[in-house]
Amino acid sequence: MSQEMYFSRMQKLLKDEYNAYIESLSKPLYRGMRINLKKAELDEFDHLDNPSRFCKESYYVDKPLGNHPFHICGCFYLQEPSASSAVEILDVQEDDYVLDLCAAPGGKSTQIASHLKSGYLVSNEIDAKRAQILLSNIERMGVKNVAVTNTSVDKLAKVFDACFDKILVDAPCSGEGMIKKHDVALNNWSIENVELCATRQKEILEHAYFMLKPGGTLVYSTCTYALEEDEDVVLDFLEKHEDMILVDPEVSWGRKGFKDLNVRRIFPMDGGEGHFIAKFKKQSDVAGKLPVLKSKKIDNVTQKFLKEQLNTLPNNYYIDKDRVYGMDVPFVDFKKVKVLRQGVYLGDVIKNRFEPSHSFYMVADFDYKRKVDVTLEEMDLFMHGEVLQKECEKGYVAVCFKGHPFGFGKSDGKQIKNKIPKGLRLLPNSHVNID
Ligand SMILES: C[S@@+](CC[C@H](N)C(=O)[O-])C[C@H]1O[C@@H](n2cnc3c(N)ncnc32)[C@H](O)[C@@H]1O
Repeated sequence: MSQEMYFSRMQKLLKDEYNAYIESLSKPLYRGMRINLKKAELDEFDHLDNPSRFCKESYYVDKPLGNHPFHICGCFYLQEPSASSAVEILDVQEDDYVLDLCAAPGGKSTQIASHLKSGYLVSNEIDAKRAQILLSNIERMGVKNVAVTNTSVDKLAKVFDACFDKILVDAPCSGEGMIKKHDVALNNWSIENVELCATRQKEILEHAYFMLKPGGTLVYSTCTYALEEDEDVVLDFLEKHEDMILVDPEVSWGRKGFKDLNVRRIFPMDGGEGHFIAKFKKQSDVAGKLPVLKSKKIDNVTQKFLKEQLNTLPNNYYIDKDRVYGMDVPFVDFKKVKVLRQGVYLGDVIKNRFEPSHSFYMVADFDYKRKVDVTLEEMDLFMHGEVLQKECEKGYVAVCFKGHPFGFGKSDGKQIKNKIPKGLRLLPNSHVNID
């Protein structure tokens, strides 16, 4: 009954194009990858010949690439091409302070981070399990100036009053664009759920509004086609806030929205599984102030280690018991908000020595002094936890494939002891695969 209702709504929405939509459901899924420009250059991927129209570093791919060495190194993220459209429209500048409110598993957050230099990202996810996945993707992609939080949007809004330049609300939705990928999306479809999602989306947007700076940009996106969750949410938001204006997304792909709104829609007929994107600007003039913490002083042991390992050290530190975190911008005071990680977890001071973490060796813009390059076969061995028989300078060393670190080890000069965390190693029957 619900399924019938879904299809009859789509027919009403798409009219002449309904048959094309139905045909698209039996075609293969659009798969994609987005290159992490912080870690890799476009020309390192010369075998990619099918660029997506939604963002210049996004490509269509036709096979699973999770065990590709560059994926393990964090040089690309597997992302359905149309999912890269929202951040393209957000138009992140390198010094922006950005809040991604519904961030797991991290496709859009890692895309935002790839545009930042002196800026900062708060990447939030309400669901605890999903927040851990988000954190591991943030670390693999090597994001430095970031906080990963695990809380509800109302709790964030209690701390941050009008202080973000850009906010992304990639809202939880009824997922009509996921119907082809997951049967469950169609089986679970109901009008009640569409309405429930719309109510939740409006609530999230209210909190986002509060946290946005004057002059700031808010992008609202979903992967559903329902008017109730897309255009209607936009109209409701504009009605509630006279100081918010809808701005031109300034892109040529996809299509305009319904109800004469200058938003962007992508249907499968437009080259992606489906997205809806609206861009707003805030015109009021009362700015808030981001609460920041004073940088902590690191001890001599940490200082010595960091100087031995890096050409440029982070500017700011935060210390929690023996654990040391670093980043270039000041640490933010999250008060009672649950923070999974802020800055890079550099390592721990243990009995007067510094024990680095895996994430220390994954940072996109750390310039490591001690690196060793390994072959594909050696990478496979190392990813299975093996010791590498390889000569290199004694001490901790970043282990790299084609110059890109994917972990670290401790060398005695002749062999490199494996320091890849057990949870990140490959299972015995899974292998690094370049094809
Ligand atoms: C569409 S997904 C986000 C995808 C993500 N932006 C990406 O690009 O990888 C929506 C997320 O919102 C989260 N969510 C669910 N309910 C929420 C709520 N009430 N407030 C905020 N986020 C919520 C979900 O757990 C989910 O991870």
